[in-house]
Amino acid sequence: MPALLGHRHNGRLRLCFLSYRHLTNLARSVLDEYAKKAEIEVIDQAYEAALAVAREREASGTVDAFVSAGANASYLRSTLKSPVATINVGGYDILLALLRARERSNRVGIVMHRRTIPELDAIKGLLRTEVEQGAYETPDEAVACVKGMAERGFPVIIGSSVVVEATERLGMEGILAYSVAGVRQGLDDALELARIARLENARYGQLNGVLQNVQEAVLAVDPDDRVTAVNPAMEALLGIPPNAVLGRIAAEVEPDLSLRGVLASGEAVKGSVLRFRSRDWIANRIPIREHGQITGAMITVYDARTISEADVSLRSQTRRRSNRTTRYALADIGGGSPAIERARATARRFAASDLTVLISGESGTGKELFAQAIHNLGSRAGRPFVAINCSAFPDTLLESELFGHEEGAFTGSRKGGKVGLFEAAHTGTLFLDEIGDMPLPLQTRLLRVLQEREIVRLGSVVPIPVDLRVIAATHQPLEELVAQRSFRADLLYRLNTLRLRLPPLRDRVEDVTTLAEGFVAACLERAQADMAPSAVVGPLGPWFTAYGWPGNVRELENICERLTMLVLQFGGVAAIPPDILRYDCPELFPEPPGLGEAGAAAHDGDDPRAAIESALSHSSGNRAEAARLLGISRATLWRRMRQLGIDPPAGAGSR
Ligand SMILES: Nc1ncnc2c1ncn2[C@@H]1O[C@H](COP(=O)(O)OP(=O)(O)OP(=O)(O)O)[C@@H](O)[C@H]1O
Repeated sequence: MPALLGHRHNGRLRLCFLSYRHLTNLARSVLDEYAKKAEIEVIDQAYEAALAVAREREASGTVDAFVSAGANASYLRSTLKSPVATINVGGYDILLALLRARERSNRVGIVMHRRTIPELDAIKGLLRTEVEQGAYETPDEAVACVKGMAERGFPVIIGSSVVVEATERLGMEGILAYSVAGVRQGLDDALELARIARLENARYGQLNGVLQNVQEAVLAVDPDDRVTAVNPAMEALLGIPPNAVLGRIAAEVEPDLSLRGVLASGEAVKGSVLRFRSRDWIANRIPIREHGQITGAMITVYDARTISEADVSLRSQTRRRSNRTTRYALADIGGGSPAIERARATARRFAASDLTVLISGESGTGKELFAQAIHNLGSRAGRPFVAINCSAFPDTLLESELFGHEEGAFTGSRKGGKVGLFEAAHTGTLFLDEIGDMPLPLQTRLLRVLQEREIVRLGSVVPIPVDLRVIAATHQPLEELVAQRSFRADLLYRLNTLRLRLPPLRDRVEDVTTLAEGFVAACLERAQADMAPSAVVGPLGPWFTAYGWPGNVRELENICERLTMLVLQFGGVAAIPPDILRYDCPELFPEPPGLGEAGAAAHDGDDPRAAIESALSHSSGNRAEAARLLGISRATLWRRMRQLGIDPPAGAGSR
C-alpha cells in the first residue's frame, strides 16, 4: 500500500477517454490511430456517471491520464488527483461549424460550456449570419439555453454533445463544435500528461521506498495541513493501521504533531521534546518549499533514547580514539592472599553501588586495575571508562583536558573546541588517578561537578549535564594533604564515601609467586614459547620472596618480563650466566653470598656507602678492582655509586 498519495505502474501508457455520445462517435476514428501509442479505454458517460467510473479507475491505479471535454473535463479535474487533458474547441473549429450551419440557416445559435466567444460578433457580419451565443454550467442550463434559442427562432445550434442532444430532441439540427483536430490535440496532451505522471510516480515510488525504510517517524502535510505522506514508523507511533491518516487533517489526527505553526510561519522548529506513550521523543518540524512557495511541511520524530545511545556511542568512539579502554576485570586481579581477597570482596560491593570511590595504595599496587574492575562489574560496564593521571598535566592543561573548551577559549585552543574527559566519560566512569596532585582551584571545580552533575566548558557559560561515576586514586595520604591545606577537606569527604585500600606487595608475599607465574605465562604466550611458567618462576622462588618490592606489582611484572626474555635467550634459568642475571635484574639478585662482607654491604648491608668508599680506597680508585673486592659486577658498582652520589676518585678515569 502506498504511504504517499500517488500510484505506480509499469508498461504502456494508459488513457481513459471520457466523453458523451456525439463526441465519442467523432473520436472513434482518431482513437484507433492512437491505439499504438497507448491503451485507451473509452467511457461514454457524462457528469456523475463519468466521475464514478473515473474515480474507480483512479483508485485502482489503472489510468495514467484522463481525456475529456467541456463540462465533463472541468468536473473531473476539480475532483480527481490524476491529470485530465481537455479537448478544446478552437476558433477555427467554430468557424467550420458556422460554415456548415449557414448551409441550413442564417440564424445560428452557439452554446458552449462556461464561455462565449466575443470575436465572433466581429466576424458574423462577414458571414452574413445572425449568431447568438450562450454559456451554460450544468446540463439543465444547457437544455434551457437551447430551448430559449429555439423559441427565438434559431433552427440550428452549435455546441457540445449535451447541446447537440438537446437541440435534436427539439427536432432541430445540432452541430458538434468539436473537430477531429481538437480531439487529436486533446489526446496528444493526455499522452504528455500521462508520461509526466509516470515520471512523477516513479519519483514518488523511490521517495516512498526511502520513507518506508527510515527509522524516524515521518509525516508530511500539504499547505492545508492535510496528511500527504506517512511512514510505518509514524503509524506505529500513532498506533494506527497503515494509510489510515492519508488525506486527514494532521492536527486532528494528533494535536501534538500539528504542523500549522510551521505552515503559518514558514520557520523550521527543531529539537522540541514531546512526551508520547510515556516516552520522550524529539521532533523536528520543517516547512517544504518549492520555488520559494510553501507547499507543505513535515515532522520527523526520533525516539530520545536512540539519540542518547548515539551520543554514548559517539562519546565512546572519541574515548577509543584516545586509547582509553578497559582491559581488566576482577578475574584478572591475581593473588589469593587474605589481603587481596578482602580488596576483591570490597571492590565487588562497591561495584554494586554508583557512589564515588577512593582507592588508595602505593604506586603499582593495582589501583587502576581495581578501578576498571569496579567499572566492569557495575551497571556502567560497556560504557566509557576514561582515565587521567592528574599529576601528568600542568594545571591549565589539566583543566581543559577535564572540562573541554570552546573554540577560541584561550590562545592555542583547538579549532571547533574540544570535548573534555568529563563529557567523554558521560554515562560511564571517570578515573582520576593521583587526585592528590590536582591543583586546589580544580579541586573546587571537581567538587562542584560531583555535586551538580554538570560541567561548563572553558570559554562557555552553558552547563552540559554529565552522568558519570568518579573513581579517584591516590598514593598519597590525603588526610595529611588536607592538614597541609593542599587538599580540600570537603572534596576528601565527598570522595571518601567508599574507600578501597590496596595492600603493598610486601604485605602479601604469598601472592608473589602466583602473580609472577601469571606475568611469565603472558610473556611466554606473547613469545609463543612452549614452556611452563613454573619452569621460570620455580627456581627463582627464594629471590622473589626475599625481595621487598618497593615498586609493587608493576615492578614484579617488569622483572618477570626481563627474566622470561633471559630464560628464552639461554634456554633455561640454570643456563643464564650469574653475571648476566645480576646485570639484568640487579634489584632481585643480591651478590652471591660468600663473596665477602663488603659485597653484601655494598648490596643491601648496613652501610653500603662506607663499604664502597672503603673498597675504592683500597683499590686506589680502580673500579674494576673495587668491584672485585666487593664481589659485585662493575656495572652494579657503577650504578650503586650513582645512586649513593659517590664521585669517582680523581684521576680514576673509567677504569
Ligand atoms: N593483583 C594484580 N594482578 C595482576 N596484575 C596486577 C595486579 N595489581 C597490579 N597489577 C599490574 O600492575 C601494573 C600496575 O597496576 P596499576 O596501574 O593498576 O597500578 P596503580 O596503583 O594504578 O599504579 P600508579 O599509582 O603508579 O598509577 C599493571 O600492569 C597491572 O596490570
